[in-house]
Amino acid sequence: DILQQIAQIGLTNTLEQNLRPTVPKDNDVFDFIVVGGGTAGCVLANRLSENPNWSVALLEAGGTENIINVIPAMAAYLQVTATTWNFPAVPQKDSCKGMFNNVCFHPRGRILGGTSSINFMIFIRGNRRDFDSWAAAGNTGWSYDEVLPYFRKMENAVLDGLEQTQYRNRSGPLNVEHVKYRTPSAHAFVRGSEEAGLPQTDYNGASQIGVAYVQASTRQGRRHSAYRAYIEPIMFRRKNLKIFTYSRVTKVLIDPATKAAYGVEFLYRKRLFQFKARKEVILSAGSFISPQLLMLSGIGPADNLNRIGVDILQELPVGVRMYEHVSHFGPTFITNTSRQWISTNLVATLPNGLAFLAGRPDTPISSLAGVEALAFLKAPFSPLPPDWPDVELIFASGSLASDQGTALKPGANFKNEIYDQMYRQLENQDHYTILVMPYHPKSVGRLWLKDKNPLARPMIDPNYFAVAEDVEYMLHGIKESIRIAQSPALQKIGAQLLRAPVPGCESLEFASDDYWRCSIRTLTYTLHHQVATTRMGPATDPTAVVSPQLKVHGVRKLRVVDGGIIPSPPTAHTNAVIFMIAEKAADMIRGEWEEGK
Ligand SMILES: Cc1cc2nc3c(=O)[nH]c(=O)nc-3n(C[C@H](O)[C@H](O)[C@H](O)COP(=O)(O)OP(=O)(O)OC[C@H]3O[C@@H](n4cnc5c(N)ncnc54)[C@H](O)[C@@H]3O)c2cc1C
Repeated sequence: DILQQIAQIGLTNTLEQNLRPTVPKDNDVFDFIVVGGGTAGCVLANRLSENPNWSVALLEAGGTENIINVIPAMAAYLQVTATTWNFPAVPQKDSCKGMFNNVCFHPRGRILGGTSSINFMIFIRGNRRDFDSWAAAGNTGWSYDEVLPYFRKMENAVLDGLEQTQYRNRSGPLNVEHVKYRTPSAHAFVRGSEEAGLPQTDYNGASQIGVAYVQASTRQGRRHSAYRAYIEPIMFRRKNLKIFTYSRVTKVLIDPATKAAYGVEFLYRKRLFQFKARKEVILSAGSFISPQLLMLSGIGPADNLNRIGVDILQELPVGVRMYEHVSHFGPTFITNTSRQWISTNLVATLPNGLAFLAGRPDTPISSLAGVEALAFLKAPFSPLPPDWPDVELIFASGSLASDQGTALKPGANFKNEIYDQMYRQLENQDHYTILVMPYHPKSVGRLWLKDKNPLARPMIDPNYFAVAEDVEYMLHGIKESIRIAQSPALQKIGAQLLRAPVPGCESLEFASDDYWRCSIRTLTYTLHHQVATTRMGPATDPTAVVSPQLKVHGVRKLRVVDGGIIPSPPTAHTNAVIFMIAEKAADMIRGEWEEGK
């Protein structure tokens, strides 16, 4: 049994589970029950248990991190381990054509730290206008000026002087730093973007438009997840915080007469337990499983609940809307540098390993799996104001060939012919890839349940490019990355577009607009920022599931605090935004209960 456990959950977790497990007691009572120890759940567990008079239970379906989680260069491998949930989406008609069965994979962290323990650690907050538009839609309290204090509260920014502004902070739990190791092509990309007209910027400061070296949620070159930042420092210090790993919540218990949540049901070591909550149940199981738990508990759209045979307690549009930042994996450019890109063969050397273990933050092992710089662009045809970027370019010093097809390729479900015909030839060739990510897609996906088995995966239809305009923003980003590649700085390293036609697009003139449109629908690469499945909005908003206080409409003592509440895709990757949401939620909850409302 122990050998089997080691194989499945690793040595740290096996020891933890056998030597000092926190075994649940059936019908135990807590003030707050937080479901899901991910980005948001870790923040909430920490902040709520700061009040010594409150008892807090944090229930997490996975275990704790081990060494692989802290190594930034290994990020791509974390999508294919037991610490990850894999949610296959339904086959797509007009996208994901480069994936087996047209299915794009949707991984999530299944571990204390959640997706912050497996993500790419890119730290980006979003644009002032994102939050001002949330507030303008009736979400009182969520304007930029009102959320900025929480962005500041969460971070300890160590950014070569950039942090000395009113936007940044040096005393929060989560470390934010520049990556100390940079390839020559990353320097050339930043210089080349400047030559192409983009100013250097702190994209988490006053203005986003421009180019910048990536800011990372790492500390001294190691991943700094929500677990490391918010839980590890207090884990065994606060008697009022109990953390239950390998505990999978299956349902929220709600009194049908009062519509008040009073606990949860969960599985631990194949046995069903119940915990009761005196004050609140808070769902932080992420934008796929929080909606699933709501629906299993009778809160959701009538058509779906009727179909799966769950009694309706509160009809709400759970899962009816889902937005995502999907990107195009490319274009890829070959350079004339030699052995200076992020490839596992070059990174995983004994000297690098020893230096990393000795605490050095400046080896390629601390690279965010090749992500080194970001550029923020305006599309000329965009109706949005000039200071609100439309497209992000993500500079990565590598491609699917970085790990010889062993991690990114299976992680995203790419077909063999994509790898064989485009990337295999690059295994010993320096190159870089620009991932192009439009910020404000109009296509709307959906999440639903096909049955009421709590252990089944929810169904996900991302519905990418249902609105064809989304493709045009991507096309603009692709053309801009080709223009930037013509800059003197990138020409100095011989940047040249990889001329390997995308399988399925060979009949189109290479690099014509239609060729790229075909490529966009083939190399469809999700960046895993699914939002709005439990959308925030006032009671008058028919698309809203939770209120601006993140309380489930029509239900008492139940909140959702995670990425699912984000009403529309931010001008950011989602992790930092979710840290902020949880910090603000903790303050709202404390404000309400400490004032005895
Ligand atoms: C591969 C990948 C790369 C990414 N890269 C970046 C990046 O570089 N920068 C960035 O900003 N964002 C990135 N993101 C997105 C970002 O990390 C997530 O949006 C964010 O971490 C989600 O936070 P959350 O709190 O909503 O959910 P999660 O962090 O996913 O937390 C949910 C938690 O709930 C647990 N859980 C689920 N169901 C149950 C249940 N029934 N019972 C108990 N526990 C349960 C899960 O195991 C998990 O720990 C990436 C995402 C992925 C998948």
